[in-house]
Amino acid sequence: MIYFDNSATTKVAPEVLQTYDTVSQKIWGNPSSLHSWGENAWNLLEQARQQIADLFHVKPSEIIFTSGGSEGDNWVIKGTAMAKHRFGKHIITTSVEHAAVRNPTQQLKDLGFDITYLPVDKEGRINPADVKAAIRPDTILVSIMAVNNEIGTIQPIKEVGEILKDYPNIHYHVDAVQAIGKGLDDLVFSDRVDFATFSGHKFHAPRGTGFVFVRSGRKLAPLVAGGGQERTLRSGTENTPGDVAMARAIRLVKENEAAAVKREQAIKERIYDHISKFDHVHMISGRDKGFAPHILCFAIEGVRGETIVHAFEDQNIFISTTSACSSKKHSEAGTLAAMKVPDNIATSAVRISLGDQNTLEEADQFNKVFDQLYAGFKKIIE
Ligand SMILES: Cc1ncc(COP(=O)(O)O)c(C=O)c1O
Repeated sequence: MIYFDNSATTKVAPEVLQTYDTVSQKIWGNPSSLHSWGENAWNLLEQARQQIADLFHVKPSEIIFTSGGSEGDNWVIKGTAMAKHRFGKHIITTSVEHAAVRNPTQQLKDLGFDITYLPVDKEGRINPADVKAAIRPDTILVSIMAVNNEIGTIQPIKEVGEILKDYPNIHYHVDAVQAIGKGLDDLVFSDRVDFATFSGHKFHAPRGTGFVFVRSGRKLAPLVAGGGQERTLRSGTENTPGDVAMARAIRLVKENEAAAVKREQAIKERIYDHISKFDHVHMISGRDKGFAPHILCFAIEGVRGETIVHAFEDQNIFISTTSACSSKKHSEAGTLAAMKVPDNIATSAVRISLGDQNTLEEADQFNKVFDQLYAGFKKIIE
């Protein structure tokens, strides 16, 4: 089996599962309990927070555990709206965000907020000058993803940060769900970024884990209010086994990051260079500069994306249409529509997404299967 759908989710790493299991069985107290059984769990949770903070060179108090990417994105967007609505109701985001950002902004729109969705160029990238032009006295938040989940475009996070230095009251949020372990920390944690969202299941940690980086001094209203856990910012009994396991997963990601980025880029190039030679193939992701190493989106004009996915599946190779979230609902691919990719190509688009367990041999195997399938598709197309 070749699993090329790592942007949808990843397999929990055995060491990470081991940690989860050990903590669940041995240190299962409630971290908020006053007794020593609770204190042990508290200490472990804080140790995990410290480890994560150290790996990203931030303060432990700036790491707030959540259940994943959707919660993190919703929290920063709605938490900013709740905390700052008296100062303004204008939010700037992009037309290529994941639904976890797009839909909360739509909900706020229904409540009377004004949302600017920035356009993108043909590589799916915003122009920082458009951010500057969109800023108004009532702007409270700018939310921009680091890496697009459908085609892998890296957004100009630092350049936008430079612009926002002149507007210190505006919250700056980065959806970094697809950026972890891809050599992009200097961008995600650049000095003007206030909030960054992460999701554990994208990097071999269990489902239902994640965290938000919240820069000291920045205020968000809690989305989940209750017993006051996570310094009142995110209530609910802490997921100690999940959070400790996630810290271990991050440690593994960081230990292997340089080699993984190199290998994923090499795999991507090998596939890109092979399939881009075919007449009906449209490459939608860029090959290297400005694109993440792990995502490759392409279309075979005249063949529906679903057909391509299932044809590969029959050969035991797992890829996806452009986003796992939209693929089952058959919704239009948001990013490709924003890039003005014609419909007949957008509906033929598929995504390969790599992880640190993929190999160059798998790329060769993919290319071989591609040749066979393309020969069959050609008969339908021509
Ligand atoms: C860019 C981006 N943001 C947010 C999410 C949502 O994350 P989660 O599945 O952890 O809710 C995803 C998931 O694919 C994503 O790719």
